[in-house]
Amino acid sequence: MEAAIDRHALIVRGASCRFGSLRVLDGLDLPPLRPGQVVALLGPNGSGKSTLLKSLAGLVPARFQALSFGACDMLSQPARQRAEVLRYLPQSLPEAVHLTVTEAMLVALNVRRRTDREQAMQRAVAVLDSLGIAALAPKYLDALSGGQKQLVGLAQTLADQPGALLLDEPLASLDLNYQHHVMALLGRLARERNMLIIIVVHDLNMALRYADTALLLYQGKLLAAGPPPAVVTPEHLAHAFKVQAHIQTGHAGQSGVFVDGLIQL
Ligand SMILES: Nc1ncnc2c1ncn2[C@@H]1O[C@H](COP(=O)(O)OP(=O)(O)OP(=O)(O)O)[C@@H](O)[C@H]1O
Repeated sequence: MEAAIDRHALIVRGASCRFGSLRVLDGLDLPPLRPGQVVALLGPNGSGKSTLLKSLAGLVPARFQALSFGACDMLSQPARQRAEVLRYLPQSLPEAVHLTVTEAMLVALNVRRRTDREQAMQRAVAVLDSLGIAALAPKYLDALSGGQKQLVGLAQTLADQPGALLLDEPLASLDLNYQHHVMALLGRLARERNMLIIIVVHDLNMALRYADTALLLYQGKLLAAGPPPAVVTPEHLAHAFKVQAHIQTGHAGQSGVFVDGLIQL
């Protein structure tokens, strides 16, 4: 009997990617990832997180046994279409050009006709507002701080309706308030738009608090996957990050990772 196929999820099987003699992803299988959730992609430096996201979007030469999203076989899609459905936001944003934030949003929304402009403006304002950066609209990109640029990059990615968002460390330059704001917003967007959001985060506490599912990569393979508390465990942290750690749950029910010591390499 044929195994049941999950027609709504992102299916990734046998992902492999190498750069020269370096095998970065080695036949990686992921569990089916359903839309409507935030998936935290975790792992030590160099474990292949960015390469996995870029591979999904077709931005690096990678091979898959299967890559589909819902009923759509992504491997048979033209590159541009695949990158639009599986939308990657890079870790380092391109150098800011001399455009205002509003202009940059209209570029992202691909506004070509004057008649589309009004609607696009409303959408741009709504997205900037949801990220709490409406005041940046008239400012020039090349005059923004690193964190502000990161938020504008995120706003551009959120402006239209990709099937899945692949966000590479979008919290890296953000202050504490914005880190929590963005994670809460991503959770809401995932549910409201029934979108799959995969996000690389180094802060395991963010994953514990906001993600629905966690994936832990180690040396190009999947070490653990599931609900964050089942993935962020002392055993997995020792194996992947070489730290002795314990997980503590506070009065409000929030769990946090406490590192007690380093394991000698
Ligand atoms: N274009 C490239 N050419 C050669 N090697 C690469 C390239 N991109 C990535 N690598 C190598 O692949 C490995 C995985 O890199 P990747 O950026 O996917 O890791 P990561 O888990 O995202 O790391 P980090 O947490 O440090 O951002 C690293 O050893 C890196 O040096």
